[in-house]
Amino acid sequence: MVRFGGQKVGQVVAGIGGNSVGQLLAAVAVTLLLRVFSGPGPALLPDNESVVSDDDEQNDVAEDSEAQADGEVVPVTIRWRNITCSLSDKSSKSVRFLLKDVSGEAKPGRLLAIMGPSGSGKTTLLNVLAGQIMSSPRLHLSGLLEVNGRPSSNKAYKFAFVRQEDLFFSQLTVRETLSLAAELQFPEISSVEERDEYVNGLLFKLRLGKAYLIFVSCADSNVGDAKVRGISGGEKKRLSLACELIASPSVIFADEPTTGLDAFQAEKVMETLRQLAQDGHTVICSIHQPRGSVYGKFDDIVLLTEGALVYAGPARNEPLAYFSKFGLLTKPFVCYVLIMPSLYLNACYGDGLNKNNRHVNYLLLKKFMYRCPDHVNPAEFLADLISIDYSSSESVYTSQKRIDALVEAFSQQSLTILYATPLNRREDSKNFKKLRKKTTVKKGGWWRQFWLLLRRAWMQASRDGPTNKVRARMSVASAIIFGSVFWKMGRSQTSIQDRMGLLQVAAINTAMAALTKTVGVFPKERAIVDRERAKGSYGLGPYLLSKLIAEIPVGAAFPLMFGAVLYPMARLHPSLSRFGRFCGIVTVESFAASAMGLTVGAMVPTTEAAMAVGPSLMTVFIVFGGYYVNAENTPIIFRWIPRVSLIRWAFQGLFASMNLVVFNLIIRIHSTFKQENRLGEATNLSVLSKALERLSFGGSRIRDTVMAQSRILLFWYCTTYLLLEKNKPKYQQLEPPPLEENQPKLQLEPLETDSTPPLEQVKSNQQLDPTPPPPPLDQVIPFILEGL
Ligand SMILES: Nc1ncnc2c1ncn2[C@@H]1O[C@H](COP(=O)(O)OP(=O)(O)OP(=O)(O)O)[C@@H](O)[C@H]1O
Repeated sequence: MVRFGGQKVGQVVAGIGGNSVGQLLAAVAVTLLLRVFSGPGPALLPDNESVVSDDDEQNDVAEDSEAQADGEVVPVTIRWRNITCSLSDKSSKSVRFLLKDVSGEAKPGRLLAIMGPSGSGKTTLLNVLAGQIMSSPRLHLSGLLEVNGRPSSNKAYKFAFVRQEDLFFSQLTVRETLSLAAELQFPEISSVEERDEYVNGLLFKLRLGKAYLIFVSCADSNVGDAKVRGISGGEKKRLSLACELIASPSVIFADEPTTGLDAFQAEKVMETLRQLAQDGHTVICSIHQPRGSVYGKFDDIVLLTEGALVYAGPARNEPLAYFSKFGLLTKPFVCYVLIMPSLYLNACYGDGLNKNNRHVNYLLLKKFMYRCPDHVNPAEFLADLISIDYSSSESVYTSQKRIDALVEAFSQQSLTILYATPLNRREDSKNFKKLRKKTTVKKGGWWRQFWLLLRRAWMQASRDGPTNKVRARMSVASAIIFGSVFWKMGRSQTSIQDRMGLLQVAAINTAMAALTKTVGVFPKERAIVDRERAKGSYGLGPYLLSKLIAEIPVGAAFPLMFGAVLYPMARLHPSLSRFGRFCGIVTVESFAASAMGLTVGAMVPTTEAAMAVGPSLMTVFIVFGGYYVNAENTPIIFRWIPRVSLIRWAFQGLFASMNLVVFNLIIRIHSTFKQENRLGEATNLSVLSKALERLSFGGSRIRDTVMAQSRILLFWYCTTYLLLEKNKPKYQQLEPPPLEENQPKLQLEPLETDSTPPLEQVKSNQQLDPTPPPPPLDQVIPFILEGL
């Protein structure tokens, strides 16, 4: 009993009320007061939250922590209604619809395939569902998305998105790639044993580990790239899946996972996806034209043509049965005069029919009945049925009519008749609560991220043999070429120009080599980093710092090689300290040029664009590099450029390191002239010194150069940081459809309130009977096909 000022509430109420009616009123008042102070009860909660009691909540928390521990997947049902995606063209003032009023659903434990001809909108729909449509002012996106029965977005659940292009750090092995991804995304994995066990489990699950193939295992092979062959395309795709599975996503989106793979690899990948669906994930993939055995793995399909829905529902025989209803009933003459004899022949002679007859048979069945003949891949049949035939103007007209009619026919249907196994509201409500807890991303600390990324950057930089070999060869080759041109320079007056030319060439060559290497590699790496950052694996700060530090030893090796070959060949000052300064200056310059390359790579979208922009920008710094123009003679607006030109600072530093030699030279020339009494006709020491001053290098120190190059390096790194932050992918938001469209044309079945079997039971049912119960086809309304 609640205590109230030392007395029991009942006694207080009795005291206040006096008689029984008064007591009753007082009791009601106290109850209301208690309710107000103790927060909203079930009646005050929103409708859809009221169904789960406190006990359930406690059970949920307990279940949830267990689920977290064993990596269990929270079941997610996604429903989408009236998804419309349009692209406006300002110049022609036209609007093109990429998706038109598309509705459907994807369920846990089932593999949904989005199929359709090329350009039908498969990838667009997949991106919309995953919330991955790139933001554009020309694009308009509307529709409703429900997650476990509640309006929501993709942020409500954990999802994996496997893109068409598999991007990895090429020098890491499969195991290292997974291991690092696990450490970055799973900070709670502390011990090496725990991590290895987790990674081995994933390798086994995705058929990448030894446990699956005893003799052939790719777990310890390098991922590879275009330069050095690594694992196969199918293995790369499965590695992408494995990396995405680390976060225990509820939903897996895969964009054309079989593209570019041979039939065997494609089947293996699809088998993996089916297995993941059977493990409780909701799997949605877009696929172009699967082979028959792959088609047999789908549980549900969505057929799209020109952005519109032609069919959405269970896969396998259901779509074939659905389409066979059309055509047959509309043309009795065609049916009885043309089709039936053909079918009769087929039935009587079956395998005995020759190839031509079978082809005629196929055409008849396909054209007039929309019935998939025996021994024909259903996926091919469906693709033909919903594709426009461009072979002649007549066939374009006919096929367009057929498609329009099929689209119209499906829009008249209710998805209720096509979808099976609904989840109930109670289950959904529970799962929604679990999701809210599971979607919080845990990131490791700054230093942890830094060390992991440093390890990865070091492995990538140090193991990239082919790139490093090419860079080494180029450094030595260019040093030999310049060394031959400036071979053993003399100490005459004319050699001053040669020496200055050599120093300028050394500065330009070093900067260009570092810049082109970086702009050639960074845009691709940036795509990987963008993807990983989108998952919340790490921050930009640790990434950029780890990259800078990891690349110091490898990056320093090439300017050192260049200097080591060029210096003696050109017979620069034969002293170890001067040689050290020469190498130090070109090395620091090379780091600054790499940093500039990062900025260019972060600024433009592709490697090709970076290759065009980088050298052009460097040319400006070369022009203001201290040798070609004197900044004082240029328009005032350009006078700041030499101060930020890394070429100019390198040239100045190299000049300073050789300064004494040049001065010695000047003094010797001066004394020679003096001896020969030609001082008047030549020059004097102060004039020569002034000439040096005019190059702005008089009195310059190497320390100034190093400080300036460090500032330039820092500037480019900060700019890269800001650009990467600013250019990170932005996704288009789904807007609610206009009010009149809010009521979907395709009615999805309402969620049931009675109890339905839990996921385990659904899974076991699927294993026993992989085909869901067929929809009552007599409910499908036949239509007249005008196109025939
Ligand atoms: N951002 C965009 N700008 C212009 N057109 C676009 C854009 N996105 C998609 N489209 C167009 O929308 C249509 C559908 O594209 P989508 O990539 O979804 O087709 P798809 O069915 O996946 O094709 P495929 O099987 O060839 O990959 C195409 O005609 C495509 O050119």
